[in-house]
Amino acid sequence: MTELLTAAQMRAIETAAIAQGRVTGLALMERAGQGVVAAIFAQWPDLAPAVGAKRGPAPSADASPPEYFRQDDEGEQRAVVLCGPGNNGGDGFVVARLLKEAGWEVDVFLYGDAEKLPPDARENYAQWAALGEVMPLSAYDVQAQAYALGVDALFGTGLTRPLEATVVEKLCDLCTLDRTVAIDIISGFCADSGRFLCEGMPPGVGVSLCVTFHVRKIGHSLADCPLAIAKLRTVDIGLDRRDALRKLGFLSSADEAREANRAVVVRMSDRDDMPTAQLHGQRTIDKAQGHKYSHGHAYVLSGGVGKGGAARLAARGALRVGAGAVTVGVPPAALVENAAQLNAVMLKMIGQASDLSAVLRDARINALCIGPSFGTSSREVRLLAAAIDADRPLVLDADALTILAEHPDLFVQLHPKCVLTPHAGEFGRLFPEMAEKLSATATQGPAYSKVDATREAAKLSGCVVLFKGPDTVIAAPGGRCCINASFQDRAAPWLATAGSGDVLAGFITGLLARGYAPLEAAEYGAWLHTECAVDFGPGLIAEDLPEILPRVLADICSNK
Ligand SMILES: NC(=O)C1=CN([C@@H]2O[C@H](COP(=O)(O)OP(=O)(O)OC[C@H]3O[C@@H](n4cnc5c(N)ncnc54)[C@H](OP(=O)(O)O)[C@@H]3O)[C@@H](O)[C@H]2O)[C@@H](O)CC1
Ligand SMILES: Nc1ncnc2c1ncn2[C@@H]1O[C@H](COP(=O)(O)OP(=O)(O)O)[C@@H](O)[C@H]1O
Ligand SMILES: [K+]
Repeated sequence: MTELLTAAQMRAIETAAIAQGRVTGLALMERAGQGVVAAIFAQWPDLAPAVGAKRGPAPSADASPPEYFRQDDEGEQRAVVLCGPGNNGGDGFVVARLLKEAGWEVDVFLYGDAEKLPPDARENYAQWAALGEVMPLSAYDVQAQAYALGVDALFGTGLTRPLEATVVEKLCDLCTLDRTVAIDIISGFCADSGRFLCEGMPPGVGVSLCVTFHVRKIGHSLADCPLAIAKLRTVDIGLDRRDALRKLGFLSSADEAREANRAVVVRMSDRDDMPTAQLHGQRTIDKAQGHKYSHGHAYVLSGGVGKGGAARLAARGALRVGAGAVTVGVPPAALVENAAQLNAVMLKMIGQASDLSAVLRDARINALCIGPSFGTSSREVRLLAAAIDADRPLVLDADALTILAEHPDLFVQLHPKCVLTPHAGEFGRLFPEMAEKLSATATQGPAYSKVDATREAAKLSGCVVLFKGPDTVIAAPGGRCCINASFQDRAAPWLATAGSGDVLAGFITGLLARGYAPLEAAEYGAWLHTECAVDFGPGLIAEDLPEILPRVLADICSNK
């Protein structure tokens, strides 16, 4: 499990570690700088000092090697480091010094007044000043030198307001270099929301590498920020996660406090979270009986004539993810059309709400999916009401979300077994207040984030909300929250293809049928959905997602 932190949580952990006497702020800054330099050389081995040349100091997090070597005078490379007025700037001075000691030519520019730097940054400024010049940021000209490397140490987690236009201009100039490194986060982005403070991300902002400390911040996986980072690395600076969290009251042995911790810390879905044994088939509703219904029976309600494709995609997804049986419920006129296209998925005529209520007398039907191409007429409204009333695990997507937005009387009936899966448009219709806050210009840090919006939506609706996008956020009413991030190594922009959301709804429904709790089902479903897309690659269409799933499941199980 990867925990993501807000800037305030990170600051509190640092403060707790210093207060406990475990480390000094200066030592943390040194480790941070060392970690950045080590990450630079790991990313671009050709920039690492040549073996066989004179030895330089070892920029590693502990006192021992790996050692880096001075370059030959002829082979000197030049880096530029832009430092800001806070501790991020302090990290920049450490990086400048370590690069210089490793044989680089380094130009350092400072935004702000050196006298006003916080103490640790001031100390590292002084150490650098003994080695080289510090010029004002206004003097920085990207074309003045052939820089092999640019380092952004202007602002980190302490950003409170938008950058001045001249700073944005210098940052964009820096980003034109082939190799750019942001320390902790790209300057201008809010570490809690991933949003560029002010009018949005300027088109020229983007770095090759971002090196953050201890753990990722929430903003690294949300909104525009991850799009502007080609590679993200996290370096250990020796902070003890568990002790620090306990000190903060986020963690204790008491169940209650553990729950509170879960409600405070945002997680990022990763492979380690996946219950692979269960996904592979061992989790059943009733392990004593191995027949198909012990793996659950999911129902997907379909739209009318010519509108069944989306429901069929969802049904196929539910079946592939392991539901023992899946039935598509269709209005009478669409029976023949669907019969011609379904085999393993079963078919049932569901004309009116009373038909659904009758079907649901069968207690083995333990998960429902309503929404994909469902329709929004009065018949569908009544069917949706009957489904909510049945108090079964229920995925609500697409048209079902439109109905909910138009029928507050149904919205208030939502219960904790429901999972809502809106994309941004649907989210805006269902939760206009939160969507408005999210789209308002971010003028202050920490800015309102997709995590804030999804948590508020979950609390308001009283059920799990999965807010789709490359940064899918999943939240439960109590505050538990995780992000399924599809960026960098997991980028899959080809998931933006018609019907892929229907398959996701099907995956979640199938997992519900298999007995997973709503939050787990949404989290695992979203993670598997992205994995399928990453595995398949470009050219993917929605039909491919369920078909690639067995390979993905086999792969995760074999890698455990
Ligand atoms: N936490 C840890 O464990 C570790 C943290 N480390 C490093 O410290 C970094 C955080 O340092 P930080 O808190 O000093 O914040 P940072 O972003 O450098 O600047 C804040 C300053 O900028 C100012 N300011 C804000 N916005 C502004 C604007 N738009 N335009 C102009 N000014 C603006 C703000 O002033 P104010 O808002 O008070 O006016 C304040 O003076 C972190 O990212 C990491 O790199 C590591 O060393 C290792 C361990
Ligand atoms: N750029 C992207 N990168 C990764 N995943 C994406 C991207 N765009 C969309 N997705 C995912 O693709 C799916 C699209 O769902 P949705 O918008 O409901 O489409 P549809 O209604 O056509 O099925 C969602 O799971 C969403 O998270
Ligand atoms: K930075």
